[in-house]
Amino acid sequence: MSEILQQLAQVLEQRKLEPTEKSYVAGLYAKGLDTILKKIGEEAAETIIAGKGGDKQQIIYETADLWFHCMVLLASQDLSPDDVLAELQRRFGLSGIEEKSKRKS
Ligand SMILES: N=c1c2ncn([C@@H]3O[C@H](COP(=O)(O)OP(=O)(O)OP(=O)(O)O)[C@@H](O)[C@H]3O)c2ncn1[C@@H]1O[C@H](COP(=O)(O)O)[C@@H](O)[C@H]1O
Repeated sequence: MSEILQQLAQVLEQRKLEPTEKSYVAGLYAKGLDTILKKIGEEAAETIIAGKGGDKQQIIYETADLWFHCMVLLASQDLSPDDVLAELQRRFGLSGIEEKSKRKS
């Protein structure tokens, strides 16, 4: 896993064990799943808007917000980015069209 994903995942786990008042992540955990999911919805919408706008820096910024909040969701469900990376690895080389036809048969 990329080093920053690993480091961030460790901090997200740490915030579950030792929540601090000044932690944004601990605040999200405390507010609960619906708040985390709402943030993902907002960040996804902002990523769409950035994509339409075509400003590369804005696309990077909003995608980072989206990935970050998805990582908070994973951590809240005791999942790790490794779980998602393993799924991408499993799919690697399998065409989306082929995969869909297997699901339907
Ligand atoms: N990568 C991030 C990160 N990306 C985005 N954000 C926060 O996510 C929020 C994004 O919300 P918005 O863009 O909607 O901005 P906003 O309107 O200010 O937010 P809200 O009031 O709606 O929540 C902002 O408060 C950002 O600061 C992040 N907060 C934390 N991290 C990482 O998580 C670590 C732990 O953070 P704390 O738990 O706060 O110490 C940090 O060291 C960072 O590595």
